[in-house]
Amino acid sequence: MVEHAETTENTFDVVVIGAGPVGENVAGGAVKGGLTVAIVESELVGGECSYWACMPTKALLRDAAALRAVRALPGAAAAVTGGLDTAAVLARRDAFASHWHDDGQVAWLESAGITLLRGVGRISAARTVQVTDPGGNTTVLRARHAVVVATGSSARLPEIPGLAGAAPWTSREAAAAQAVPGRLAIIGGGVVGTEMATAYAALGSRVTMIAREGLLPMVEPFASDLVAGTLKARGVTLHLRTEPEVVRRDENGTVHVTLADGTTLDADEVLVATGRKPNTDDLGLERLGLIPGDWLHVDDSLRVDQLPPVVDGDGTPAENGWLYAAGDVNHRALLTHQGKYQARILGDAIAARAHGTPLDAEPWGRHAATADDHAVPQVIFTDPEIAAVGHTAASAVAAGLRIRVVEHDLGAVAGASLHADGYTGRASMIVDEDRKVIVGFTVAGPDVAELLHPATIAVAAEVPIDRLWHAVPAYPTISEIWLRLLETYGRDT
Ligand SMILES: Cc1cc2nc3c(=O)[nH]c(=O)nc-3n(C[C@H](O)[C@H](O)[C@H](O)COP(=O)(O)OP(=O)(O)OC[C@H]3O[C@@H](n4cnc5c(N)ncnc54)[C@H](O)[C@@H]3O)c2cc1C
Ligand SMILES: NC(=O)c1ccc[n+]([C@@H]2O[C@H](COP(=O)([O-])OP(=O)(O)OC[C@H]3O[C@@H](n4cnc5c(N)ncnc54)[C@H](O)[C@@H]3O)[C@@H](O)[C@H]2O)c1
Repeated sequence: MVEHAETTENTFDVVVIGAGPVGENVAGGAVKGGLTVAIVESELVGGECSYWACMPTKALLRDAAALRAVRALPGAAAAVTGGLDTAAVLARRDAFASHWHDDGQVAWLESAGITLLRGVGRISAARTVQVTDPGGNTTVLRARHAVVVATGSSARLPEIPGLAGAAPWTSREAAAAQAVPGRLAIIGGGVVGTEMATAYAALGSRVTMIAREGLLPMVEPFASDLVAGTLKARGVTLHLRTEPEVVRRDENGTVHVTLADGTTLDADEVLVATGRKPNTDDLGLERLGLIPGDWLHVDDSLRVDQLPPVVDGDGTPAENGWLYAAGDVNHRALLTHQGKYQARILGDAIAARAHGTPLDAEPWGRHAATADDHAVPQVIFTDPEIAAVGHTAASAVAAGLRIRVVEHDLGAVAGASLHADGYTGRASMIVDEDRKVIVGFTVAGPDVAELLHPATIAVAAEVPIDRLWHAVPAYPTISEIWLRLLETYGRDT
């Protein structure tokens, strides 16, 4: 029981719940729009991305990638006399996670004029958020214009008998581990599973993956095949199109996994990388007639569009649209850069509504997150890297588009062969044949991450194929893949 608990009340234009990358950007945008903002955070300001996701995982992967790059050049390889220094890799990772302290991000909030409240935020009524701090004191925040939910997502644990009791790793433990397990079993072959298999195999773990739908089912098959080939070559054991039936950790600490196909395997740690769930369990959604634990569905201005006609029994009409959701929690695209894009649009939309300025909410307008539906870029930092934007061939067909798919060998491009001996990679371009624009691009190969943005520009700007012939890639760069893809596509005669 908490003694001397106090309740205070404050009013702001905007209240943001969750100070991950998305909440921070919403708050920053709203302040720039002339609004007062309070932000509520229950853990670390900076969220999953800074401490347990993007930054530390990419730090775990980077040294091995640099070493591979050097080893692909005979002269440079001669200078490499040892393997990875695991302690140095982990120490650099620690630095990129700011040693799990958020002082730097808190200082930024202060400098931007944003009020931080530490504690758990719950919506207690329309436009009202109750914050409970670790001491049990509560603060009631009232929002004149908007409450923004930016509470992100957490690892989803599948209901496999014995799994919860086996002290499994989630992406958090994999990102923050202070030692490399001798044997690591990974359940799930998505982005987290494949990136962490790549990282831990390079750091010396004997890795086994169990992937129900195969590896990276959402990318072009040529890209996932290249990653599967490299993982196998690095000694990773792949159990594809099967799943664990039972998991058990014995008294010696060894984890035993029994698969549906009867195989059994042992490991020192088991990482569960089977997708995410929204952080909406304990947010007070039931008070709004919404379902706790569900993703929050939003319109293109990021406003929650499922509020029933009347909320919280006080008669406040939902039409006044005070509730927004951005980032992972709305399930549009579980990526930091895309959540921050939503944050910029949402911040502008709230400011416009607050100032009575008409919204530019048509597709591709200032207040519409249209790119979420057409031009989401992603880099998967496996070996090889996969960089993709927009549709795959499969998703374009499923969307009813009449497409032509053009593929080309990336290793055959002069810049790629210069970049590394034995450079292996592939690229594809998806052309909407009715509009003659590119609607998707995927490239897989070493160091292709920085190739992605021209493709994102082409897809978002809907650059006509005819005009792309005038965008000349410099020689000899890997970007000449663009020319090869255009040549393969051909010109109308
Ligand atoms: C292992 C891993 C690697 C990833 N790598 C990449 C990558 O390389 N590139 C990329 O673009 N994306 C990557 N992602 C995805 C990326 O981490 C997320 O898309 C991003 O963190 C979403 O940001 P967010 O602000 O919506 O949520 P979060 O980062 O989850 O932040 C939400 C914040 O809200 C707080 N919060 C939750 N509930 C409450 C409450 N009731 N009251 C107060 N505070 C609350 C949380 O403590 C948290 O700080 C990765 C994800 C994982 C798991
Ligand atoms: N580089 C990046 O951009 C990056 C890196 C990591 C994560 N992320 C983001 O984080 C999100 C979560 O990643 P994730 O890998 O956890 O999810 P995911 O949805 O990408 O993959 C989960 C995989 O686990 C499999 N699976 C589910 N249940 C299973 C079971 N019981 N047994 C075996 N396999 C099972 C699914 O078939 C699926 O392929 C992604 O949406 C991604 O956008 C991005």
